[in-house]
Amino acid sequence: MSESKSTNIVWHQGTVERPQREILNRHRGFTIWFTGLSGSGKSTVSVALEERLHGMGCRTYRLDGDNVRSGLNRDLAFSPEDRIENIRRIGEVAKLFRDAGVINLTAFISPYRRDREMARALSSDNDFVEVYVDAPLDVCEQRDPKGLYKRARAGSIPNFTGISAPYEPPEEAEIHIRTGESSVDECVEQIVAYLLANDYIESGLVETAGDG
Ligand SMILES: Nc1ncnc2c1ncn2[C@@H]1O[C@H](COP(=O)(O)OS(=O)(=O)O)[C@@H](OP(=O)(O)O)[C@H]1O
Ligand SMILES: Nc1ncnc2c1ncn2[C@@H]1O[C@H](COP(=O)(O)OP(=O)(O)O)[C@@H](O)[C@H]1O
Repeated sequence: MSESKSTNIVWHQGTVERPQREILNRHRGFTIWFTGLSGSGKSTVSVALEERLHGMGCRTYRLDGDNVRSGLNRDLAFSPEDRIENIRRIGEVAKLFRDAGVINLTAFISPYRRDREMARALSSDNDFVEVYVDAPLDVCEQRDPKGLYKRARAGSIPNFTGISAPYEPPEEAEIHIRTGESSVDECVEQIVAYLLANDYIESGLVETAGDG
């Protein structure tokens, strides 16, 4: 599935490349990869984090499972093979956004460790930050923001993650947020603190924007 069918292709180099874009953007391009059960809070936290980063003067773009599956990945369902292909494509799209010098936030269940590692392997050492959005299944099920758990329990949604399909939690995610214990704001601040402490972003972009 992930094997290339294209042959005789030659990479065409541009004159404006990632370093030039990053200078213009005044920050690096990198990926913040959220993973977690349905209802764990991937979309909620990624939206709030994007707003926070945007307010700090960062160029951002959010890729969300439900949204991408209504367009680019509309041909994919939830079999293991389709989930693998889903994450493979998102890994490649995230790579394009890094090349564009943009901070991209991906919010996919991405249940398989191997697929997340594959997405990470497309990045250089430090431009992939995995965030484990951790909430116990019973908390997610109680939240059930879209009523999907109820339908999955009733048997009308097959292969539902956590119920009838597996989720493999990260073993070494850069960031571990517990949305059953911390508020959305606290989760966002935990991530921002990590990004600042590890030089992914710097404070003061907004204050200095337009200088020089
Ligand atoms: N069978 C099954 N299992 C899990 N989720 C399901 C399923 N069917 C539909 N949905 C809805 O699809 C969203 C998950 O899509 P993803 O692309 O993130 O899934 S995956 O990474 O390929 O596993 C998921 O969104 P989130 O609740 O935001 O995680 C659901 O809204
Ligand atoms: N600390 C928290 N972080 C994220 N979501 C939370 C938190 N506390 C409660 N919630 C609620 O949990 C639900 C998470 O849903 P959603 O963000 O769609 O999850 P996912 O994208 O992982 O499926 C929302 O209704 C949100 O308001």
